Amino acid sequence: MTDFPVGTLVWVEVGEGYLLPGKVKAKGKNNNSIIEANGKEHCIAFAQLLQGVKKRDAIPEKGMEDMIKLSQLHEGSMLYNLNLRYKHDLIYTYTGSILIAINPYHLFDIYNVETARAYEGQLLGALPPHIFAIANSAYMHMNANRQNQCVVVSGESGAGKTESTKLILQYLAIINKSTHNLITEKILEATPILESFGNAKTIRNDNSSRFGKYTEVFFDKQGCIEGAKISDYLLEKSRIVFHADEERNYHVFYEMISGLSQEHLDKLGLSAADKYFYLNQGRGISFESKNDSQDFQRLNEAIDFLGIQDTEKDGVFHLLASILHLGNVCFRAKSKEDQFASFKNTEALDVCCNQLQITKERLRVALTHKRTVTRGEEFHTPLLVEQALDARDALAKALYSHLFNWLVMKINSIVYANLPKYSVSIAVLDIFGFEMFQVNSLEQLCINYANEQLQYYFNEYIFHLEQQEYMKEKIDWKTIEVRDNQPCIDLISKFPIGLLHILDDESHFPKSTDESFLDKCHHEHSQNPNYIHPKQKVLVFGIRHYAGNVWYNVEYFLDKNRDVFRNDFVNILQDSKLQFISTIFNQTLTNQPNQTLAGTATRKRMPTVAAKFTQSLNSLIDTMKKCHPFFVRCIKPNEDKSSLNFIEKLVLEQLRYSGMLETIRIRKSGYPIRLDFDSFLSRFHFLARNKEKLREMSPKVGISHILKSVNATGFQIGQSKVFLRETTELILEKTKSIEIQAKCVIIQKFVFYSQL
Ligand SMILES: Nc1ncnc2c1ncn2[C@@H]1O[C@H](COP(=O)(O)OP(=O)(O)OP(=O)(O)O)[C@@H](O)[C@H]1O
Repeated sequence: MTDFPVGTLVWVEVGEGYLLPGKVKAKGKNNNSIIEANGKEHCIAFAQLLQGVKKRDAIPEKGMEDMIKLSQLHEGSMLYNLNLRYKHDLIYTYTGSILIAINPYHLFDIYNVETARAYEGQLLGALPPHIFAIANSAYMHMNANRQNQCVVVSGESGAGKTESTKLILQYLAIINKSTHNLITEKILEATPILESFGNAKTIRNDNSSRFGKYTEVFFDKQGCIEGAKISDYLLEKSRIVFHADEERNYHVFYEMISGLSQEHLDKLGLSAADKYFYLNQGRGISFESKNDSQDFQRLNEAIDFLGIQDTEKDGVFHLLASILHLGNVCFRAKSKEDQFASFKNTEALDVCCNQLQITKERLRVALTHKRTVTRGEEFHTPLLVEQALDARDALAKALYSHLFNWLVMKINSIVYANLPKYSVSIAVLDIFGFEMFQVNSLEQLCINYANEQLQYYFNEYIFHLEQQEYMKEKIDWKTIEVRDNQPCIDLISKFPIGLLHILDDESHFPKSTDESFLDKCHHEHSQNPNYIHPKQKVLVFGIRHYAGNVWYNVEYFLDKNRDVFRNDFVNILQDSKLQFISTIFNQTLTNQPNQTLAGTATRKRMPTVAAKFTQSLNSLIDTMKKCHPFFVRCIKPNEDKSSLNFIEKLVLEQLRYSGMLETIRIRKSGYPIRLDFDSFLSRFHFLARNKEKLREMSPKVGISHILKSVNATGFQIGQSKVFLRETTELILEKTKSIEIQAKCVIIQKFVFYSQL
């Protein structure tokens, strides 16, 4: 990368044909220069790409709808185009069939039923870029090929993944072929329920999904929705007991307290939200953009609409209330001499036990003692105050995560019952984006590993498989290189010494510690180019991810990975007199697979967090590999959630790490549409200028004749397939529909005159 000294005068290209004089102001990150031009700061990319650039035709006033049409392709023109469109309230832009969606933080009236209907049946690119166009393409593709489709929605926290997912589901609900479909409404009503229980306010997003979600919507042969299935991934459990400043716990707690009647609150022993330790750590109980009381009514309606029984609903509120009371249970040392934990007060504990309908004495003992069984004999070892607090928090986390699992299972039992085998589906993946905090832990390692896998899936589909096919079909092609992230995936997960395998093994040795885990990682991977060994002796290791370098702090890695829910707690909850509580603790326990990371089932080994996550991620990727994918790249334009504010540097970072430039390059010069000779001929034969001669031509010559007849340019003919650019397919389809219309008019004329 060219490095300009501070003070150098440079030309800065901010878009095609737009050259501005600028001055290098300072050094930025990664040896980049910050250049000031026209009162704005730009990154080095603009300037370095400038050398030798001549003034060209300006791009249209509102930018290019599809970036592959940019005549000059580089980061500057890409960013300029997106910014230009964004300024004109155009938040969507294509890169071929990939949709870039820039969060407007402002609700435009572009998601109504009329707009949905306008996109129905249209080929991608026929109308301006829109999330509905992607949903429509998936629907058309599914119906035409009877093949499962999936839409991968990716982006950072707050980039707009959940909103895009909801819009896709809404679109499918509007255009699916059934006129009144109760199940469709139930699928849509599941969203506010999952948002209440799985979303929370974070610094980056007021409505951040704290779990990953894969929603499959199933369709029958007529294209009517007949059910759905939701799979959830890695709910953030730590939020139940801790949230940072200006953040909150899960919405449902605040909504319940705001929305329940006083009588009901009394029954649950609840008062104002700021009285509960688990709710008041973030200094902000309520905030402007959310009306908890209104959202509670919405949640209630959704629960009733789905047909969740009153006893179950009641059980849910008791469980939620029990968590809040549990959080207020405090401990102190018995005396100066005796540091073991005793209860500071017992009111909160009493109310908690009442809510759960469990025996107080048993919970008292369990919270302050560790139970061990040796040769059939039971021992209770007293806990220190810190350990008792940990036991309390572990119980709270287990209560909530069991409730969340039950909720997802319940929703699935309503919307995914008795589906016939021949259904095809459109799935939407809305999963946490790449995370890089000041302190990163096991959760971030799992999340970033998932993102590595998804990036690999994207690269595989967009680059590798496509280019392999070009080679096989021997078309004229110069390979486009893309950074291969397989080595990073191997570092994290390859058997037997991937980091997660080392963690899994260590988690099963009682004597292992976080330090011994880290030592093994250093020992095995110090020479790995993707692994960063810290210079000082600290409890961290680093990974060079495709999206940047991340340092992971291994403190508590083993505990977090073991995630042991003590048997004595389980037994107490299974014995609850409240049937809802006893049922969910019996149910979820029997549902746990005994799985290790190596994939072997064992009786003794309890599944660890890493093992369960890796297993569900692998099965997700396997499912997705069988689908035809669409990609939506959500971009966060600024950090302060302000409407229509486009910070170039922030956008550029996201475009860079998601490989958008390479993507545009391959979409621009590549041929994403592939049809075998027969399919092409049967679809477009009547576009041939000379239809009589077409029959005598070989398939290859015939196809070439048809393409020349419509003056198409972006195509290549391989050994057995025709390769088309998306624009070429559009030209063919448009010409076809004009021809059909013209033929219809002739037929109508003929019928009309023959009746005279
Ligand atoms: N298309 C859109 N139109 C208007 N506002 C939007 C749109 N997409 C997102 N937003 C706004 O941005 C906020 C954050 O979006 P969203 O919750 O979808 O982000 P996310 O990528 O799912 O984040 P997280 O990973 O934290 O869940 C929304 O609450 C909404 O205010």
